[in-house]
Amino acid sequence: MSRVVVTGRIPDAALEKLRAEHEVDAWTEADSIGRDELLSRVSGADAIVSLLTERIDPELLDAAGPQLKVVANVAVGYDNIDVPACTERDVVATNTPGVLTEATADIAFGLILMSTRRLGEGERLIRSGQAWKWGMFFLLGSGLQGKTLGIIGMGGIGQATARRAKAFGMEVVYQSRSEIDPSTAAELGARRVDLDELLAVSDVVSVHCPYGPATRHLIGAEQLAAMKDSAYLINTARGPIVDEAALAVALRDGTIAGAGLDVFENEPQVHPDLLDLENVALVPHLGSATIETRTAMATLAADNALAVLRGDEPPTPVR
Ligand SMILES: O=CC(=O)O
Repeated sequence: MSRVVVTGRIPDAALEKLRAEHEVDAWTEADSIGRDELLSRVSGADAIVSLLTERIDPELLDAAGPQLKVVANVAVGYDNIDVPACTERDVVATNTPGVLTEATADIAFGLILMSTRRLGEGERLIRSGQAWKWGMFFLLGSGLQGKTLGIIGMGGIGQATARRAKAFGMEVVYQSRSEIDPSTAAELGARRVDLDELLAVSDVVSVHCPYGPATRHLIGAEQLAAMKDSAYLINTARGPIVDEAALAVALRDGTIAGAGLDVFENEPQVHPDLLDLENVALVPHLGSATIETRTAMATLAADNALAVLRGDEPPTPVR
């Protein structure tokens, strides 16, 4: 029996899988685990099942000890994990790709609709108790049919968002490190372009790339200025990919028409200037937040941890 530390609340189905084979020490409070508590709990762990809110760095890996074999993140993004530090210590890091693709694309598309059709503004207006009535020019937004969606990062979530865009009658262009499978590109009618072209031609730009040093502030003042003034920016990937202060200025000055954000640069803080703007839809990191998806993510993370503890190749290691 090995010792598995789970750093936050996860669905029972996954906990039960872990408990069937190992001794499990799971943090079960609604509030996230404090750093000091985490550092003391991981001591002696053979496996850590981590949430994206926990920083897995050299300090934590050393606090765990040399017997640690695996860090199984319950997230597709793993910017909270220092992967080279894991590799140096022979610790396998894993993530949960695939199982949250559709749920996250749904939220990306939800934000596209919220921002282009001004749904948040409408909701706030009704709840404010102010008088309103239907009018020819009341809360007019921007339609999607025939418009162009520019996808930055055409992995699984980018492709699933493109599929939704196609159903809404949109054209799709994308920027990605690699060309996607030609049959998928043909099915989506998606054209690969460079970032400059994508920013210039898109009516909606949606960010789906991983976060790391190469993508920090990939979208800043210069890129926002390169977008159409009628365009919208959507981010469901990671907050720091977008320079939030520059975005607030661009939204206030009319450099772009609007934005929809599920992730923030200093989560859970939101840049105060964004809170005062009507033309940005703000939701609290809900990309994968469905019962089905969170259960699938936690179960996949448990399978990853169990596989490594058995001496097998885990289903979804980070490469
Ligand atoms: O943000 C959520 C994830 O990376 O899974």
